[in-house]
Amino acid sequence: MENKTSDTNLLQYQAQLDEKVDRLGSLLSAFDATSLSVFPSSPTHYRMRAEFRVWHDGDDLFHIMFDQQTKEKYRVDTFEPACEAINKAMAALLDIVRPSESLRRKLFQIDYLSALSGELVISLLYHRQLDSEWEREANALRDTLSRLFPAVSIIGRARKQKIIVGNDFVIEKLPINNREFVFKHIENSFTQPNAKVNCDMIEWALDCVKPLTGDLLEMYCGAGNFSIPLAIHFDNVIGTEIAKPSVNAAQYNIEQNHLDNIKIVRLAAEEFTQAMRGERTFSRLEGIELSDYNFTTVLVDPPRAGLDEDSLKMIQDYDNIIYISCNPETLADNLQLLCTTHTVAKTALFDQFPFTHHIEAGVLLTRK
Ligand SMILES: C[S@@+](CC[C@H](N)C(=O)[O-])C[C@H]1O[C@@H](n2cnc3c(N)ncnc32)[C@H](O)[C@@H]1O
Repeated sequence: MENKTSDTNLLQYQAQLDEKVDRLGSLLSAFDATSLSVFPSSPTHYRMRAEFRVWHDGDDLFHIMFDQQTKEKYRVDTFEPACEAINKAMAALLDIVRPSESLRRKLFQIDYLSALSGELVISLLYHRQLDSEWEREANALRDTLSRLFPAVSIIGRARKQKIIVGNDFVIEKLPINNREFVFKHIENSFTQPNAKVNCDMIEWALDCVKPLTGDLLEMYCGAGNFSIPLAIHFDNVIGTEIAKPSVNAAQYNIEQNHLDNIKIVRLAAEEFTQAMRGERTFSRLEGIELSDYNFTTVLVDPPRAGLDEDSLKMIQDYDNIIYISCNPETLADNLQLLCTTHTVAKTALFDQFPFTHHIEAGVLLTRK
């Protein structure tokens, strides 16, 4: 692996970031947004997850990827965007898998999930059912790799089969404004891929809420990535999220961070909006009296499609809206309506996805 980032690489990175700043700046200028805060990424070793296909050549095998333009496969021995732990694991893993018929046979994909803590989960995906021989070999693989990493787990996946050797999660420790927050990140669930830029996003959101009081509602909260650090600032927090594993991880994260003012509810945004409007009741909201809350602020971090129409109208009821977006087009679409009642107070570009055209944006809106 190259340790030094080449000057060309840095220049390419900066040119692409400049283009993103221009693109987002001009999208947001339609909403009277003034200065855009920009949070660059490190140009190397920024990703905490990486997925590779596997190429077999006789008894040998390699990680491969596909060129997006030509669709041609190419061999990948090290992967500069991935964190150091993943790079270290790539070579070590194949050295053990290569001579093991059981680990190697019909292996078609390898997924890595890591954390700033150096913990690692490696998922091995197969086109065949896994047996006790595989499990024995996977345990031996884990033992060997455990000498290299603070914690390592192996997951075997095949049709209707998932064998966990160790855990199906890593424990992440994020430094946020000089305090460490602990997060369980589950394999195959959503987590922000770029840990350092994620810390910038959370600190930016904390800066937005500095002058605010009352209670916070977070929709699309995942494992509590924003709700947990932001709970320090608010009286009470309610987070809503659709995916069960993320909700379970969020409950664990609340406990581990010793917080007692957050409740996480497994509801789709659309369902929560119906509950807020008194149109439907949900047993999953039992024990939570929504009308007792003094919600002054809402944070939304929706998938690429943005907010549904009803949720969008519902969040207009709050004085302060923090909108985190991974798709500037749907963000701009949603801002059309939000800006009829709110003013854009702050905007930010977080370079979660260097060397791609993807933009992660943050907008703080305050009531007119
Ligand atoms: C972009 S992620 C953000 C998660 C979290 N804020 C974070 O930073 O890790 C979007 C989240 O929305 C959840 N989600 C997707 N559709 C949803 C819906 N209709 N209602 C509620 N949550 C949804 C996904 O499971 C995912 O966790």
